[in-house]
Amino acid sequence: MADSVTSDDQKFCLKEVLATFRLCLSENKEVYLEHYVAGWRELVKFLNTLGSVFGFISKDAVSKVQILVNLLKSENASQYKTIQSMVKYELDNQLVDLNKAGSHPTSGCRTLLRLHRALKWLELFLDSLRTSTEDSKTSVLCADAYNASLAKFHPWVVRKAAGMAFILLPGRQAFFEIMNVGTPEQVVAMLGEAIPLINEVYQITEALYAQHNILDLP
Ligand SMILES: CCCCCCCC/C=C\CCCCCCCC(=O)N[C@@H](COP(=O)(O)O)[C@H](O)/C=C/CCCCCCCCCCCCC
Repeated sequence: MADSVTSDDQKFCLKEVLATFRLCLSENKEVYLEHYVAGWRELVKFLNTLGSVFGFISKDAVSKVQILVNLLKSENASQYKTIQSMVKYELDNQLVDLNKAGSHPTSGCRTLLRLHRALKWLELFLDSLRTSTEDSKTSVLCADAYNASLAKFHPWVVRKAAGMAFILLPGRQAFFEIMNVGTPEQVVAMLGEAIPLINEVYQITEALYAQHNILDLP
């Protein structure tokens, strides 16, 4: 794994996203943090192709990914092998602010929760792209997915800024080209493979956080 989130500048490829989410799940359905983070690093590459209007989103995603990368490289790295081991380790050792922001603003649990919420947006957005038609507007698909997921966790000012950025998204055809997979049919087929994997990772994480009552970490 590269040291910095922004250090590798290869072209985005949807196939890589598929590969990383495929690697995320262990045989007993634990989620490997290293591959989860790798999936987000790949997605950030896509975001970075969209220009400076999306810079505030990319910056936030990069900083959260970097927090997790640092934990994966820390002296306690072995505790961060899976999301399950991370949750157990941080909760057992009181390393998470549970009710109000305090001395652990960069805990793995809190940081991953923000990306986890964004993963639902991604799943909804990719699914709407998969079933979209040539005249579908990516800005509308993206806004609908955002409003049905992440928006409820964001204050008005963030929702407003996100809504304005969505208007500047490239069209569907440009989107499919950036995915770097091939024909639209091939993109749709690959999305059809990626979405169930993303959904499975999301559901496992959601159930884990619900079980520990940490779905609302400040
Ligand atoms: C397969 C190719 C097609 C899709 C590729 C999409 C690539 C997207 C890559 C990254 C998505 C952005 C992830 C954003 C994480 C946001 C986490 C978050 O909710 N952070 C907020 C709360 O954090 P704390 O303050 O509690 O630490 C933070 O306030 C947010 C700030 C930035 C605004 C986030 C807006 C998110 C909009 C959804 C993503 C839109 C991307 C559009 C590109 C297609």
